[in-house]
Amino acid sequence: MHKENAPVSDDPLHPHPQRSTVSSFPARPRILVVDDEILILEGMRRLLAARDYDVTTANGGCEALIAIGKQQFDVILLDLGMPDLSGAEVLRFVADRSADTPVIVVSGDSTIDAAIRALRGGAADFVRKPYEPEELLRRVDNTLTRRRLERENNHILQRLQQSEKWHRFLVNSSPDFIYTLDCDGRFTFVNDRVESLLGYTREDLLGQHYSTIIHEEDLARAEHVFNERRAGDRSARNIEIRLKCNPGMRRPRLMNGRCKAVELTATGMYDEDATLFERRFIGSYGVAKDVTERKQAEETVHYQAYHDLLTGLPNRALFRDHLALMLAQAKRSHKTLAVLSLDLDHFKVINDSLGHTIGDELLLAVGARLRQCLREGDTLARLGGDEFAVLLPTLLSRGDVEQICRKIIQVLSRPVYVKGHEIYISVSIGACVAPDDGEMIDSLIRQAEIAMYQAKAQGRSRLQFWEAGMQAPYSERMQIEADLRRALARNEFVLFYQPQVDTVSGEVRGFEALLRWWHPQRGFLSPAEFIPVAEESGVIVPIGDWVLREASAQMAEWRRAGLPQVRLSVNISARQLESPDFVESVMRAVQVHALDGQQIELEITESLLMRDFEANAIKLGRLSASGIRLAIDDFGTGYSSFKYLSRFPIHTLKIDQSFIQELEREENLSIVNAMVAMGRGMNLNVVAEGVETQSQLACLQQMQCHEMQGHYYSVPMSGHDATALLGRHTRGFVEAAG
Ligand SMILES: Nc1nc2c(ncn2[C@@H]2O[C@@H]3COP(=O)(O)O[C@H]4[C@@H](O)[C@H](n5cnc6c(=O)[nH]c(N)nc65)O[C@@H]4COP(=O)(O)O[C@H]3[C@H]2O)c(=O)[nH]1
Repeated sequence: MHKENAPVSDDPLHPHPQRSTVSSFPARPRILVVDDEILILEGMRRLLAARDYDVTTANGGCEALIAIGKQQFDVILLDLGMPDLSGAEVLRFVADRSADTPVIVVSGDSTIDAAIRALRGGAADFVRKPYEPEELLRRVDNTLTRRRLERENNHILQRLQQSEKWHRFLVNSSPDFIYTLDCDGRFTFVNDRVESLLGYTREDLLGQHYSTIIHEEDLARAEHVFNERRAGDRSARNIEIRLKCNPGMRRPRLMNGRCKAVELTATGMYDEDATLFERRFIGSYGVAKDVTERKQAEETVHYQAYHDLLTGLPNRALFRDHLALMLAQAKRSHKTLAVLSLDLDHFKVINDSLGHTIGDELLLAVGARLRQCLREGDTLARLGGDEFAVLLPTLLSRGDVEQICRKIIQVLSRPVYVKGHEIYISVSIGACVAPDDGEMIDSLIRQAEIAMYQAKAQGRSRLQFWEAGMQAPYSERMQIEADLRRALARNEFVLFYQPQVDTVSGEVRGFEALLRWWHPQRGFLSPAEFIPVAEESGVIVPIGDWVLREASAQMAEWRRAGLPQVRLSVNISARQLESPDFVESVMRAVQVHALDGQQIELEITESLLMRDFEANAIKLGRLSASGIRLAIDDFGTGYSSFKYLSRFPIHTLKIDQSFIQELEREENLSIVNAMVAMGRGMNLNVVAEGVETQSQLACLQQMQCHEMQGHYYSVPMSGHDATALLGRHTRGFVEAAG
């Protein structure tokens, strides 16, 4: 019998092409008839040919071997007793050579032994001679049918094996972990992926309960999925679960962590043989997709979306979330909470001058110090740049806020040491309280910020509670700040020049450079509309540099044009003066155009000079040593004592226009008189600012103040007009001089 199955290809993806096609019988079955007796041979040939079989005859054993060697037959009818080569030998040859060709022995030996021998020798059937033609034909038909069925069975089996091998290959090379469980939840199959995923071998897991590999915190959820009894669309899909890696794995590095996040899809398995009504549950199978990397990426994205990457503190989004949560809680428990907005004073100057690395370190140190001042449940966030926010979720009174802010201000007033620099920093804090000041998240944050700007405007390093009415300037301020940052690059600034005139000769002694901004939408803006914002945001430092360079370039142009050498006064802002390379930037502007230092006068307000007395004295001393002049602007408004002022290398006093414009008031008259006298006594040049009328002029002249600036002579004019004024042969305002 032909039981042996055809071998299956080892490579399931490249099966042998012949094996995958169904071999079928030819249209006419081919039959070989072997007998040494010609008459019998011919008789059988006729009989079979009449049935439309394709018959070949072999007269004896040797001829039979030749015929078998030439072609494949579907049935061989074989006589046993042949003189040249016995039927038994032919049978053996057939068995060796073409194993699946059935042989029907047709023999005159009618003993049972002969039949048994033939069948043992591999014959498919045995027919005695003389045969009944119908009987012989029936046997041939039966043999052919049996052979066809066997071949078909073999083919099906072969395909099944193939298919199973393919599926095994697919399951084992799947990037997903695939398993089956029995009814008790024990693994009956796990694919190869389990090894690279969790560090377990198949043997480790087979027979183990699924809970062996489930993260403790996910056991409840896992129980639901791993005990899935539903099948089809209703079964559990994409359930996220953490699987534990083998703690004793051989190559832990491959695992990248102790747990793997997977998405699990599971289905109940039922006994296929049972009837539809009484299906027997036999376990479940599932597919677990490794989503660890995706989870990690999601966590990173989530972290980045909610945290400030420099300090690791919550960012605005997370701060808003916390605030929303705490507001709801506070509402429920009728409690009060506070939102603080904190901004470091002069941080931008430090960042610009010492560099971003030191700026970053400073922010880290500030974050750590702020944290020390807060309690566990408080939220500290960095909203951007040097802006922090604090949420104090439970408060008894505004006094609590004051106390915490006092602590913050005090802690931040201690110097911070970064890479060999001793940095002094202070903080301005704005606060608002919910529900008193409102209960809307964004409004509360904005109100605290508005109050913080107010705190800055009031002199920094202080706390300011939000008050109704603080709103308006804020949004405009934000817009101006954004536009200002672009204005320099877009060349939107221009300098105007207001002459300072010697009233005796009428000659122009100098000009004050006054900044103007051609705003693309708002048009011409005066300094009052943007200098405070520029100052606050630090943009004034590069802008101030530009003013110095532009003013110096104008001076150089006048010199080249052969115009009289006059003085040019430039306003200096607080941030500029505080900037560590202030002295160098002034020198650079002067030196680039080879100007005489005497031609440049820096206007610094009285109050600014007094703010950081010692440091300013050093800087201005250095500038004065190279000839640069110093003017005290808005003199009279700062109430500073002459004793201190005398420590600075001052050349000019500019009497503030507020005194001049109300000169008719008795008290102003005496103050201005005293200031002019003091200035002259100290041998200083005294300039009255904001002179508008003939009477003011006359009054000032009487006081021996002979240099004036104001609308009486001229409003600030363009560089072109200033050049024209200088070029007049009268050199200014001789006709107007009184
Ligand atoms: N009512 C009246 N006003 C007169 C008269 N004469 C002059 N003024 C105005 O008085 C201001 C004098 O400048 P300031 O006291 O230095 O005050 C300046 C100065 O503190 C600041 N500023 C202007 N340019 C710059 C700059 O380049 N850098 C810095 N940091 N500040 C600047 O802006 C302030 C305002 O500048 P401006 O609007 O140009 O206003 C100028 C000028 O136009 C007058 O007779 N009557």
